[in-house]
Amino acid sequence: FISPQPTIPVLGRSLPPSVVSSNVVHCRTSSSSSSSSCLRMKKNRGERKRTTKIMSKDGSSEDSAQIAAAVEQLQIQLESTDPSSELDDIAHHNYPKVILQADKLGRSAHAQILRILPKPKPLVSSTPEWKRLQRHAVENIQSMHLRDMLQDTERCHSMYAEHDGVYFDYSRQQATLETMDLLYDLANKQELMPRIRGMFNGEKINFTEDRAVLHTALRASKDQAGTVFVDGMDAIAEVHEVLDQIKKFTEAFRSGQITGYTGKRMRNIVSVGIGGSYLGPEFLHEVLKTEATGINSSLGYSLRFLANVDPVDVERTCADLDPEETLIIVVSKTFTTAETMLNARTMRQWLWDFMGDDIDVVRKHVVACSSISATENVKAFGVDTDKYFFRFWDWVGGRYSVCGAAGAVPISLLYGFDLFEKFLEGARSMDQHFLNAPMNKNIPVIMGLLGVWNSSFMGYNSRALIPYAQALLRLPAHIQQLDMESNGKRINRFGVEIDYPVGEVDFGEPGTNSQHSFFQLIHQGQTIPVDFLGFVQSQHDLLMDNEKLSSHDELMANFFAQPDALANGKTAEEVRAEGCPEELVLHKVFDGNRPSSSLLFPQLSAYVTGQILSLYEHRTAVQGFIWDLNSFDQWGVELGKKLALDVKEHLMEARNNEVGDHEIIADNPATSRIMNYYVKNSRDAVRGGGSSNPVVTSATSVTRKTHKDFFPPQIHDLGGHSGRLS
Ligand SMILES: O=P(O)(O)OC[C@H]1O[C@](O)(CO)[C@@H](O)[C@@H]1O
Repeated sequence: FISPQPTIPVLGRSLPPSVVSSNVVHCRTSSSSSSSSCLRMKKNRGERKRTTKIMSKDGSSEDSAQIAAAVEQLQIQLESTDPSSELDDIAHHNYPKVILQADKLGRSAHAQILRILPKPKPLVSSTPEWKRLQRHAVENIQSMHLRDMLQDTERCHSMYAEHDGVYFDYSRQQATLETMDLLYDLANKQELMPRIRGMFNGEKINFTEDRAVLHTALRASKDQAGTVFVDGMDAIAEVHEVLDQIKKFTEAFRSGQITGYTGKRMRNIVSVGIGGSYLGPEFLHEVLKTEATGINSSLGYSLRFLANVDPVDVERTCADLDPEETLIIVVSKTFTTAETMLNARTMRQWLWDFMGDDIDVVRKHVVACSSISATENVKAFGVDTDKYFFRFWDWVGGRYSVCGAAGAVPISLLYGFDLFEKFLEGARSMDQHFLNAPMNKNIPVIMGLLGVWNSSFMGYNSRALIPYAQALLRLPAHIQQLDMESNGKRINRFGVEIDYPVGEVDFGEPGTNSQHSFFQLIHQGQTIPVDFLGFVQSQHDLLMDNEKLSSHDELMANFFAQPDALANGKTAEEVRAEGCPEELVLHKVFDGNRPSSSLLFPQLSAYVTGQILSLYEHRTAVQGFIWDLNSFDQWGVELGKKLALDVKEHLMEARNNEVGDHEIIADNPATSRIMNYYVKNSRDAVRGGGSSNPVVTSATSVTRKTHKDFFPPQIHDLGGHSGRLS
C-alpha cells in the first residue's frame, strides 16, 4: 500500500513518503500526470525544483484502516519536524491541494488530515506588510488631500506607466510613492510575480476544481506551441488547431460555400449563451460595429445575442429574422446551463417550425462552442460534431473565454477571422507586458495593487469604469462579471475565512452619459474610485461647420475634466468667489479627494480592445493573488443554478394539476404564498387563454405562436431583405 520507494526527494532533502501528506493512500514521485485525481505538489526554488505527485488510490473511502495508519505515520513525522523548516513551508504552500485531496479520500481522512496538517498560513491581513499599509493609510494618507498631492511634480511624473501605446496615469489615486513601495512589498510577500508565472505556465491554480487557468494560452502565438502543457496536452497547439478550424469555417461561411438547409446563404448569426459565454463576445461586437474594418467586413451580415431565458429576449432576437438564412451558435462551456439550453431548444424549434422537423436542419443551422467534456451533450442536441463543433477546455473559465471559440466563432463569422486575430494580438501584447515588466512599470499589476489599496485599506467597496467611447458601452458589464464573479469570495486559498474586505462592486457606463446619470453621487455622495478610459483618436470623428472643436475633442474635454474635478473638488471660498448666494454655498461645495486613474489609448481598434481585455483580466488576477483567493471558481453561482431546480419542481407539479388541487408548500410561508399567487394568476395565460385542455406544455407552443402566427414568411425566397423578414 505504501509506495516501495524508500524516500522522496523534496527540496533537496530525502523524506520518507509518510512525511508528505501525500502518503495517506499512495505516494510516489512522478514527472507526468494522467489521472484527474492526481495533484501535484510543486515548489519552485531555482535549481531545486521537485515535483511530487499525490495519488488517491481510487478516491474511495473504503481503506479507512489504512488511511488511519498512514495518517498516524504522517502525524509522527510532522511532529518530529521543526515547524519552521521547509517542510512546514511546503505543507502551507500546498495546503489547499492537500485539503482537496483529503476530500476525495473521504470524510474521515479529511478530518484526520486537517488535524495533523500544520495550521494554515496566517491570513495576509496579519502579515507585517499588510499592517504597515494599514498604518500608512491612517497615519499618512488620510490626512492628505489629492489637491495638494497633485502639486507634487516628482510624484505626478512618477505615477504613470506606458506600454505599446497604452498610457496609464495613476497620479490621482490617494497614494504616494511610499504607498506604492509598500504595495510592492506586499506583492513580494504574496509571491505575486511567481504566481503570475505559475498561471501562464499552466499550474492548477483553480484548485477547488483542480484546473489550470490558461486564458492567456488562447492568444499565445503559434510558435509558442510546446511550451505549456496541461495533463500532457500541449495547450497552445490545441488552441491553434481550433483557431485554424474556425478560420476555415469562417471562410466557407462567408464565401457562401456553407449554406442553410434550403440552400440559402446564411447571413444572420444568433449567438445563444449567458454570463461569460455572452458578455465578452457582446462587448467585442459592440466595439467592432463601428471600427473601420469591421464596418466593411460585416456588410450583409448581422449578429445578435440571446442570453436571457425571458421569452421576450427570444422574441426581440429573432422576430424579424428569416430562419433559412440564420445560423445559431450555442455557446456554453458545460452545455447544461438551464437558460442557454432552453434558449437553444427554442431556437431549434424555431428552425423546425419554418423548415420542418428534420435533424438536418439542426446539422446545417446550429453550431456549438463548448468544452470538450460536453461533446456527448452537443452530439445529442443534433449538432454535427465533426464540422460544426468548436471546442474549448476546462482550463478556460467562462468569463475568461472570449478569446476562445466563444468569441472567435461569432466575431469571425461576422467580421472575418483577420479582425479577430488582431484582437488576440492586442491581448497577447498586454499578456507579455504583464508577465515580463517589473512591478513598478507593470500596468495590470499597478492597477490590481491599487484595487487592493482602495478596497482593503481605504475602505472603498465599489468602483466605476467609465469609457469615453460609446462603442465600449458593454465593457463595464463584461468587467463587472469578470471581476465580481472572480473575487467575490470569503474563503482564502488555505480554506480559511478571511477578515478583510475583498471584491468591489463594479459598474459603469460610457462617458458622457454616465455624467448625467450617477456622477452626482460620485462627486458629492460616496467615494467611488473611477477608471477613466479615453482615446487619442475617435473611431469616427466629426467636425461640424462653425464648431470650434471636433465632437471627439468635446468628449475628451470631459475625460480630462472629470478626474481633476473629483480630485480637487471645490472649496467654499471658490464657490463664494463665483458669486454664489450664501445659502447655496454648502450645496455647491465639493470635498474632492476622490481617486481615479486615467487610461489613454490610441484609437479603439480590435487590437486595443484586446489590450483592454487583458488589462482587466489581469487586474482581477492580481487582486485575487494578493488577497489569497481562488479567482477562478464560482461556487456562489453554481449554487444559484441549483436553487431554481426546486422551484421548477414545484411549478411543474402545480401546472399539472387543476386550480386548487395542488398547493405549493415551499421553504417558508412567504415563498409558498407568492408562488401560489403566481401559479393561480398565470394559469390562464399558460393554457393559451383558458382552454379546457388541462395541460399545455410550455414555451414551445408559445414560441410557435409568436413566430409562426404573427410573422409568417409570405414567400419562400426572402432574398434581398438582408436576411430579415419583410
Ligand atoms: O458557458 P456555460 O457553461 O453555459 O456557463 C455560463 C456562465 O455561467 C457561469 O458559471 C455563472 O454565470 C459563468 O461563469 C459562465 O460563463
